[in-house]
Amino acid sequence: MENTLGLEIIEVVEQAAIASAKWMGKGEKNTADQVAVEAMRERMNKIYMRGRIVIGEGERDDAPMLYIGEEVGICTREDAKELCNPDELVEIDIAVDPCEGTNLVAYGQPGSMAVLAISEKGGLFAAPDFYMKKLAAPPAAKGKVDINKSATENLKILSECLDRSIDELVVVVMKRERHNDLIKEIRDAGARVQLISDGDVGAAISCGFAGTNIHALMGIGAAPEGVISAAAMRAMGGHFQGQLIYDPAVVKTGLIGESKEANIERLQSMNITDPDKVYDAHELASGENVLFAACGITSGNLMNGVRFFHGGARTQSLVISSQSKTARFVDTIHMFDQPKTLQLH
Ligand SMILES: O=C(COP(=O)(O)O)[C@@H](O)[C@H](O)[C@H](O)[C@H](O)COP(=O)(O)O
Ligand SMILES: [Mn+2]
Ligand SMILES: [Mn+2]
Repeated sequence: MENTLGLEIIEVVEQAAIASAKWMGKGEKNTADQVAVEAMRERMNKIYMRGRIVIGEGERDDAPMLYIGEEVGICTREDAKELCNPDELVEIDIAVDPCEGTNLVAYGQPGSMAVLAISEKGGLFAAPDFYMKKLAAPPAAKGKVDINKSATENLKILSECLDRSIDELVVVVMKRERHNDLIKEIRDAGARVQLISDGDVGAAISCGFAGTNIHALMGIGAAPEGVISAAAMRAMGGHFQGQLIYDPAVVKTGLIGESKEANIERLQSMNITDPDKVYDAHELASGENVLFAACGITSGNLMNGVRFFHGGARTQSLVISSQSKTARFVDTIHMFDQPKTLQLH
C-alpha cells in the first residue's frame, strides 16, 4: 500500500496545513477549516488511488466535501482501469481531519494540525460522531495501563513502566467541566496535569514519543479523532484505548442528541451491538497496513507550524507507517512563485 502513497499523502496534509495557516489568528474558525478541507480534497484527487472517506466531515452537517462515503483519487473514476495499475485500484479507506484544532488556528494557539490516516478497505473503525473516552500512553506502557482502571492505578503502572516517580509524570486532559473529577484525581495522585482547550490528536500522539514531556492522555474527546489517534499509535506501537460515550448526560454539550436510548439505537443501526465495548488501537485501526500523516498548522510538541516567507512557506510533517515501521519527520520548503530566497529559519 505504501509505495508512492506515503510520499503523496505528505503533500495532502501539507497543502491543507498551508491553506489553513493563512487564516491563523484571524478569529474565523469555519474559514480556517473550510480552506483546509478544500485543499486536502483537491490534492487527494490528484493521487492515483481508489479511496473512500470513512471519517470526514460530520454526518449531521451535510458537508459538501470530504463527507463520509465520498470517493477520492483518480482511480475512482469510471475510466480508472485505463488510467491506473492494479495496485492503485485496490480500495483504501481514509480518515481525515483537515484542520484538527480549528479554534487553535483561529486564535493563533499551538497544537493544530492537518491529519489523516489510511488503511485497506475496512481497516479503520467507522466511528459515529459521538464522544470517546480515551487513554493514550507510551509504547513502554502498552497493554499495561488500562482504561477500565482508575487514573490513580494507571499512574502507578505508568510510573513503573517509565521508571519515573508519579510527580515526574504529565497527563494531558481537555479543559472541560466533565473532567473536573478526573483532574482532581490525577493531581491528588501526585502527577501534573496539562490542560488543553482543543487538539487531543496531537496530545495522544505526543505520548508515543519520549521527549515531549507528555506521558498520558486521559478523558473524553471526539470519537472520530480517537480513531485517527489510534491509527498513529497502532503504527508506532503506542498504547491507545477508546470507549464510545453516547450518553448526553456525561458530556453535557448537547451535541449528541438528548437521549441515550436513541443513541444506542443509532449505534445498533451501525452494527455496534455492544455500545460499552473498549476498543484498543488494533481494533480501531485493524488493517494490515496503517499509514498516518500530519502537518503542523500552528507549532506544537511534535511539529513546527507553517512558516511563511515572501513567495513561499516551510512546513513540517510526520508520517508513521506500520508497514515500513518508520516515523518520518519531513521538512519541506514550498515555492509558491519565484521566491527571491528559500528561507531556512
Ligand atoms: O479539539 C478538538 C476539535 O477538533 P476540530 O473540530 O477538528 O477542530 C478535538 O481534538 C477533540 O477531540 C474534540 O473534537 C472535542 O473534545 C469535542 O469537543 P467538545 O464538545 O468541545 O468537548
Ligand atoms: Mn478535530
Ligand atoms: Mn477538524
